[in-house]
Amino acid sequence: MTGPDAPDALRATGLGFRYRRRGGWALRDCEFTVPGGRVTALVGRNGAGKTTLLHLAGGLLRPGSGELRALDAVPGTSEARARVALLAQDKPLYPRFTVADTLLMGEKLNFSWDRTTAERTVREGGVPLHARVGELSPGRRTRVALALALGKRPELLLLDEPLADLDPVARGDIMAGLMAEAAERGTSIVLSSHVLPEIEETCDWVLVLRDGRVELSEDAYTVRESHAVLTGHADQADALATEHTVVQRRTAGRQLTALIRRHGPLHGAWHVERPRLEDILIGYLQDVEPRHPAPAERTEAAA
Ligand SMILES: Nc1ncnc2c1ncn2[C@@H]1O[C@H](COP(=O)(O)OP(=O)(O)OP(=O)(O)O)[C@@H](O)[C@H]1O
Repeated sequence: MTGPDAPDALRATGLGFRYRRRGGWALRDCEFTVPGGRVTALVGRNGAGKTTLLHLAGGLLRPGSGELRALDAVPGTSEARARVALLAQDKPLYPRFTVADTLLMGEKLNFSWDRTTAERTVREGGVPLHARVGELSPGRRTRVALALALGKRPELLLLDEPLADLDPVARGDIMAGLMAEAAERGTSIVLSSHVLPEIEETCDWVLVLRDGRVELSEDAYTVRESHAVLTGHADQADALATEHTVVQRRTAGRQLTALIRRHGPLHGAWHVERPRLEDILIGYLQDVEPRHPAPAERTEAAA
């Protein structure tokens, strides 16, 4: 379902999770909403918490604190399981099953199984139906796992770095297929990926995690429009930081280059360029001293 009545794909309030009772927090105080019908890029450095979040959304883990809803349902309940599909990074499949057996299992386990879509997904990758899953290359196993996820006809598809072991042609084909799925059926897709150029072309929402906290959850167009790269004399740095959020900055001699989030008109003598989404995301992922003010505080203050 799309449109104003569509449920949010994901909604988190005060969400936290740690793997061991006394261990560190893999996710902490996460507050965000991903609207329904979006293709969302889930971005963060290694260990930022992407897999943990997807496992919580897919019902494989339960929150340690706060709440997470997937399509308004509690992940892991039968209601959520019927509507949400997770393609996990380790793609658990039965190695002794043939591809055909695997798809048949999908059909038996899912009420609204779409055999045509499932078979097309494997056929387009040249995966033989009679081959044993354990003998397939990792990329072809990914195809089979994706076929299982798509055959379920999910309203929300969670993909944990799904394309990492696919060749470039297969990556392009699969991304195009996912985009078509999202456009035709309004399927919400949340896709964790380190391949930022791909995200630029395909995703219309970005969710950025950093050390288990949410840095950004926003429409990709708004993110692009609200950021700028400035180059100018470094003595303007302090004034700049009082008016805008400085996401990242670099000084070479007396010249300052800064990626900022704008909060109004720009004052000062700056050369202004519009960054690519990829560059903005890298800016948020890189290690910096705390931003003043932090993006979330700034957004709240502006509201
Ligand atoms: N099974 C586990 N037991 C204990 N700690 C874990 C476990 N899985 C993940 N963690 C920790 O939780 C934090 C978040 O890990 P997570 O795998 O969610 O990050 P990620 O963003 O998916 O990383 P990557 O990009 O490397 O896949 C990390 O500090 C990680 O070490």
